[in-house]
Amino acid sequence: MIKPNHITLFRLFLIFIAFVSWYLVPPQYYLYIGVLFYIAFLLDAVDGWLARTKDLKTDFGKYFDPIVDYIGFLALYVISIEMGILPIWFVFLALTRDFLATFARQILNLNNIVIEANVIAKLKAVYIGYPLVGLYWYKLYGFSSQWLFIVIGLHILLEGRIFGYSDPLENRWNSIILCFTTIAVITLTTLRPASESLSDLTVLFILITQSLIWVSGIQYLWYAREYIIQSFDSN
Ligand SMILES: O=P(O)(O)OC[C@H](O)CO
Repeated sequence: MIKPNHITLFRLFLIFIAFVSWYLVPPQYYLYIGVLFYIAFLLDAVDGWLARTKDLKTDFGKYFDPIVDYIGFLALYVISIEMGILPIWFVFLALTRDFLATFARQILNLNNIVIEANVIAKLKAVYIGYPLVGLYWYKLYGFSSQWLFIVIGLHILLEGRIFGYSDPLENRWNSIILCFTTIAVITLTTLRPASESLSDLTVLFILITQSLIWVSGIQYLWYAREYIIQSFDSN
């Protein structure tokens, strides 16, 4: 029987294959490296869905799943920096938040509390993974930014309906972010020709993801605040 942790482990394997391949294979195969990352992110929805619907949630999974996400994002951040898609400060901020979220988890764990990813953190994972693969393809192949956005936006909407976002709060936030992004992308792509809008799309990506990154990160720290203060002052 396939368990969520097996899928998470397989995602880690895919991420390593994709990352190492980027340095080893000729550029004509770069499209498929994006596909591997896309599948690894898609399987993130599948393992969570399996854990929730088949009652297979484990404490191990609650720690393992975010760490594999962090490794997947880091792999794509490194590639994006090498390709001039993302500025390096984006990665500093994203990793700082991830270290702080891990710190909050550790402090809570010292107090025998294991927490799941919060709603905004789950959405953050979705809004980093797929759009970043989209920006990667856009940079490589100059796909129409409008089409990429429509495909990825529909994917996020459908994924939410099929695999998760069953939580009404999660659904609501997903709809709000998608509406905002739709308006922003339509405005950007009608005000400027698509070929010049890459940096605008990157700015949009950074704005949306950094907001989700920090709102969700601060939620973890806020949740753990009493334990952090107690531990800080204790001998
Ligand atoms: O932000 P975190 O550390 O809770 O991670 C969230 C996960 O990546 C969601 O799958």
